[in-house]
Amino acid sequence: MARAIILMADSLGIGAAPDADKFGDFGANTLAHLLQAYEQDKGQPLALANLSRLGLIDACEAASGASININERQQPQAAWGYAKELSSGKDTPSGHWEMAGVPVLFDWGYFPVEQPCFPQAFIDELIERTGIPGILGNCHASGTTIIAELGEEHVRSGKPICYTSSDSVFQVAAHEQSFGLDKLYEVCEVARTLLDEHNIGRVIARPFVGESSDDFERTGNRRDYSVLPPAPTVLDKLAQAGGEVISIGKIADIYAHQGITQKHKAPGLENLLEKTAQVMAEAPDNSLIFTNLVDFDEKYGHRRNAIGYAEALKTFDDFLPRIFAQMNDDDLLLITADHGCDPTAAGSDHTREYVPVIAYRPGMTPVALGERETFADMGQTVAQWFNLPELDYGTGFKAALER
Ligand SMILES: O=P(O)(O)O[C@H]1O[C@H](CO)[C@@H](O)[C@H]1O
Ligand SMILES: [Mn+2]
Ligand SMILES: [Mn+2]
Repeated sequence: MARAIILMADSLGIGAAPDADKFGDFGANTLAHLLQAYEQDKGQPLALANLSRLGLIDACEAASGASININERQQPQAAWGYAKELSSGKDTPSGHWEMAGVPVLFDWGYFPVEQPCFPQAFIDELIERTGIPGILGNCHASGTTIIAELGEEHVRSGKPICYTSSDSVFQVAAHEQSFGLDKLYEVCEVARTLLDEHNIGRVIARPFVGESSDDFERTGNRRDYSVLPPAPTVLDKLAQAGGEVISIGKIADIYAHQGITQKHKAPGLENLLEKTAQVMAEAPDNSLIFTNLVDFDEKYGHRRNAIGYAEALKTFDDFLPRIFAQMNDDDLLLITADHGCDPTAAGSDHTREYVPVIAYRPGMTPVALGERETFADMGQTVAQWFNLPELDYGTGFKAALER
């Protein structure tokens, strides 16, 4: 009997996808560029012994043609490759759902890059149904910047800060105490129902605390309201077959709570990894343990903080032996990403990139998986791992993982 562990390194792209120029992301490479920035800043390359042993650096070089300099580089001892995205967007739900066997082939609704960016009729209805005195923002923005700019006015006026990005998203930032967390969630729930007809993928509650624009800080009470995946994912299939699907971090929210049998939350990268190791110590056979490591994206990618991203990657690398130590003989570890978010690119949005396809089981023979046509190859492999019926998308590579 078997288990699978997926570590979704949110935004860890490894090179511009063939269609990156359509997204304005020509030349993007989250991993290569953050490593270059680190080396320039510190005068020596980052050491990534465990991730290189898993083939991450070889995968990035193969995907992008870049030549990467790290310390403590090891020969790959896992299966490593890189995958293109079939889905039309470069957003979090598309990446996660495609990885789980359900690419998003339709176009999401997006808000235009103009101010105001939200349809007036939608805002009028939101105000009427929730009793809020109006909204602030109404534009494309980076979440931390707009809180610094409008947070004090929000606290004075009681008007929530509403903004979007190049993702299909309606985000609402409000102060946890002055506005109240429950009221924020209520506003988001109403917005969710109103935005279905606009085909918006996610509404996100962005609570923050603090006294003034100098110290406003977002809290871990973020909540994502996603539309349902367009078809059952491998999570649903495993849960229906009686397996455990254990969400750690944002996973349950991203899959709109579909196909999840247990949920754990933990604040920050180290706690999420710690929780993953703890759950691995106890999870029964036929469990999928699925962790989203959001800090890479939220704290460093979108904030264009390449050095912070590199240091977080080092934290991840240092933790990996704890994950290996909890693996049973028939466990499969997958490490991948949902899109890129190159911290050296202009703006603050995601970047259209190849994602790493890393698969490891104890005692395996190292193997190059090459270029994969879709993230769904991983979902298909998970289906094979648990002897589930074949998914509609993806080419499984379980056969390549024999010992
Ligand atoms: O700038 P913040 O608020 O972190 O927002 C980012 O987070 C959203 C969801 O991942 C993305 O759409 C992007 O806009
Ligand atoms: Mn993401
Ligand atoms: Mn993001």
